[in-house]
Amino acid sequence: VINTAHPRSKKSNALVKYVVEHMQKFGICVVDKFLNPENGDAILEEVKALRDEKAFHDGQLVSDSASAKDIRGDMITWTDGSDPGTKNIGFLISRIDSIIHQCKGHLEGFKNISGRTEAMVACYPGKGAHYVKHVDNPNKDGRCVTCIYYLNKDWDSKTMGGSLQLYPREHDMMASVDPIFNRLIFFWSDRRNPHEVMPAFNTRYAVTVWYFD
Ligand SMILES: O=C(O)CNC(=O)c1n[nH]c2ccccc2c1=O
Ligand SMILES: [Fe+2]
Repeated sequence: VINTAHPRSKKSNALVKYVVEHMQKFGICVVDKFLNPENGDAILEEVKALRDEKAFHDGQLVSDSASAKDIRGDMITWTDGSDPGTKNIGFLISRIDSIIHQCKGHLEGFKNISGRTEAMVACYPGKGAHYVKHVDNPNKDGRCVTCIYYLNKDWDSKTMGGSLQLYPREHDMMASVDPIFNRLIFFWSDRRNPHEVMPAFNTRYAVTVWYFD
């Protein structure tokens, strides 16, 4: 994980404390207004441009048992944020790296973090696109933390669906997280956190990074 040089602001120390506490208590942590809105806007523009450039692979085919038609699920593309058209995504990655790096000293689950994937940019194209209940890392593939940054302005899950439903194994609760603009969520990637993406009826963008331990 790259150490950033930017000064440790008071705000960022409070944020690190918040993340550590929530990950310790719930294994899930939601951070709102993660970046300045302008940064979020710039990232959203880059993601839309990637879609226009047809950088996304066709979503996985999810046959809908109820009807004959198949539903295309998530469409994805990967980036390390270094290409010219993805530098704001690169900025997002560096800011998440910085939080993870600062958490390393404080959190059992984070202390062995040794690296991460590139960023996976996902688009659920609406029309009921969803992701069935799953565990990101069921068989110890090295991924320990899932970080998802959402880009969806004015998202209303009552009419658009698309919420992330988490079913934490060790807590008797279900968390329903709306994929709203500038929201970041962390959760342990292993069997502690089965989760699903409910059918989305509007275009739904997210950027995910997984950290390895
Ligand atoms: O977008 C969300 O709120 C949650 N999203 C997920 O859990 C999720 N999990 N694993 C994947 C693997 C490949 C492609 C997309 C995904 C994916 O959206
Ligand atoms: Fe997942």
